[in-house]
Amino acid sequence: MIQPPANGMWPSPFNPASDTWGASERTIRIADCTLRDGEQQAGVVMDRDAKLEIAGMLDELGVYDIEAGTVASSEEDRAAISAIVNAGFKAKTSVLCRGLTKDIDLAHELGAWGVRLSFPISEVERTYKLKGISNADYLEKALGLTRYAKDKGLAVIFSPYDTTRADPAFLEELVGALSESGTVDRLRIVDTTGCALPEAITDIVTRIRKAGPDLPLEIHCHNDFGLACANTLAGVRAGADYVSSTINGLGERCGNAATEDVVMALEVLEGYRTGLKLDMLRAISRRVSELSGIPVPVNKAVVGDNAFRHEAGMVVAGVLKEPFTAEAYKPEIVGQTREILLGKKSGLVSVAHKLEVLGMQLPEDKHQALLDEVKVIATQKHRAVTNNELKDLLAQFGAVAAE
Ligand SMILES: CC(=O)SCCNC(=O)CCNC(=O)[C@H](O)C(C)(C)COP(=O)(O)OP(=O)(O)OC[C@H]1O[C@@H](n2cnc3c(N)ncnc32)[C@H](O)[C@@H]1OP(=O)(O)O
Ligand SMILES: O=C(O)CCC(=O)C(=O)O
Repeated sequence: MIQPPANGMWPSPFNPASDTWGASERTIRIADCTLRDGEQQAGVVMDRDAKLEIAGMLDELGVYDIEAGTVASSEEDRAAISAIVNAGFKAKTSVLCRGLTKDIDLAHELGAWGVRLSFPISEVERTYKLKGISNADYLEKALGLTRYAKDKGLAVIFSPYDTTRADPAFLEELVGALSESGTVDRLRIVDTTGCALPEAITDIVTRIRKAGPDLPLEIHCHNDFGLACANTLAGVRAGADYVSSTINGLGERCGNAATEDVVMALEVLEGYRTGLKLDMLRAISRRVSELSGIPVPVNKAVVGDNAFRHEAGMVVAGVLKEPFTAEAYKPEIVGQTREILLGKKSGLVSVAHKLEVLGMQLPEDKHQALLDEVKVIATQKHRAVTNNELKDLLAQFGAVAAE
C-alpha cells in the first residue's frame, strides 16, 4: 500500500530533484520588509508599538534581517526603528535610505545594522527622479554612497531600484564596479513594477553573477502580474541567497512576494531550508493583518482560512481517508488546522463525519434527507452550514447523542 512521506510534505514527482539548484548546500535567508514595503501599501499605518510587536514576531519566526522602515519618513518611524534596534533581537535591523548621505547619517545615528541604498537605475526612473543623471555620474554617486555608508560601519545593501528595466550593459558595468570597490555587502535585485517574467529574473541574476561573482544577491519582487512568488523562486534558483518578502504579501500596489508563499514553495517544492519556524506562519499572518488593517483573503495560499478547509463531497471522501489526496503538506506544519464543512457541495460521507464529530447519532435512512435540507439552507444563505445550524437540524431530524 502507498505510504505518505514521513516529513508530511508530498510534492509533485515531476518537480526537478531537490539538488538541481544546490538546494541541499544552500540556506536561503529571509530579509523581511513587511515594516517598510508592507507599510507602503496605500492607506496602511503601523505605529511604533505595532512595528515593534511585528518585529518581535519576525525575530521569533527566524528571519535574518528586518527592514524596519524608511529612515527619512517620519519621527514616528525613526522611533520604531530605534525601538527595534534596541530590542536585542537576533535578527539584524536595516533601513531604507535614498541616495542621500543625510539618510545614511540618520541610519548610523539610529544604530541600524545596515542600509538598503535605494538608487533608481532605469532610464525612466533616472529621468524623472534623479534629474536625468548620466551613467558616469550614477556610477560615481553609487560608489561614493556605498563607501560613505561602509566607512560608517554599516552593512551595505545596494538597491538599483527598477533593476528589471535597467539597461543590461550598464547594470553589468555597475555590478562590476561595486564588486571591485569592496563597499557592498549585498546587491538587491528589484522588480519595482512587477513587470518581469521568471525567465527575465533568471537572466538578470545570471548576468549579475558573471559581472560580480562574489556579490551576495537579494531578490525583491512585486506582484502586479501575480508573479512575485514565481519570480522570487526564479531568483533563488539562479543564485540569490536572500529573499526580500512580506508577510501576507503586504506592499506597494498589489504587494510583494508573500514570505509564507515563498518559504513554503522553497521548503516543500524545491527542498531548500530557510530555518524559519514554519508553524508560526498562520499566527504572524493574523497579527500583521490586524495591525495593518488589511484582511487576509480566505483563499490566500498557506495562511488563508480556507487553505485546509474542504467541503466538496468527492474531495472530503478522499481527505477523510488520506488528507494527501487534496493537500500537498500537513496543515500543522504552518500552524493551520484542517476542517470539513457541510454545505451545497457535500455528500453523505460528510454527513456521517459531522455526526461523529458532534457526537450524534441519526439512523442512516435519514442521512439523505438531512443532506437535502443542508443543501437548501446553504443555497439560501450562500455559505456553508454552521455547526449550530446543523445541531438545530439534527434536533429536528430526531438525532440523539451517540453512546
Ligand atoms: C517604491 C519604493 O519602494 S522606494 C521607497 C519609497 N518610500 C517612501 O517614499 C516612503 C517614505 N517617504 C516619505 O516619507 C517622503 O517621501 C520623504 C520624507 C522620504 C521625502 O519627502 P520630500 O522631501 O517631501 O520629497 P517627496 O517625497 O515629495 O519627493 C521625493 C524627491 O526625492 C527624489 N527621489 C526619489 N527617489 C530617490 C532616491 N532613491 N534617491 C534620491 N532621491 C530620490 C524624487 O525625485 C523627488 O525629487 P523632486 O522633489 O526633485 O521631484
Ligand atoms: O530600492 C529599493 O530597494 C526599494 C524599492 C522597492 O521596494 C521597490 O521598488 O519595489
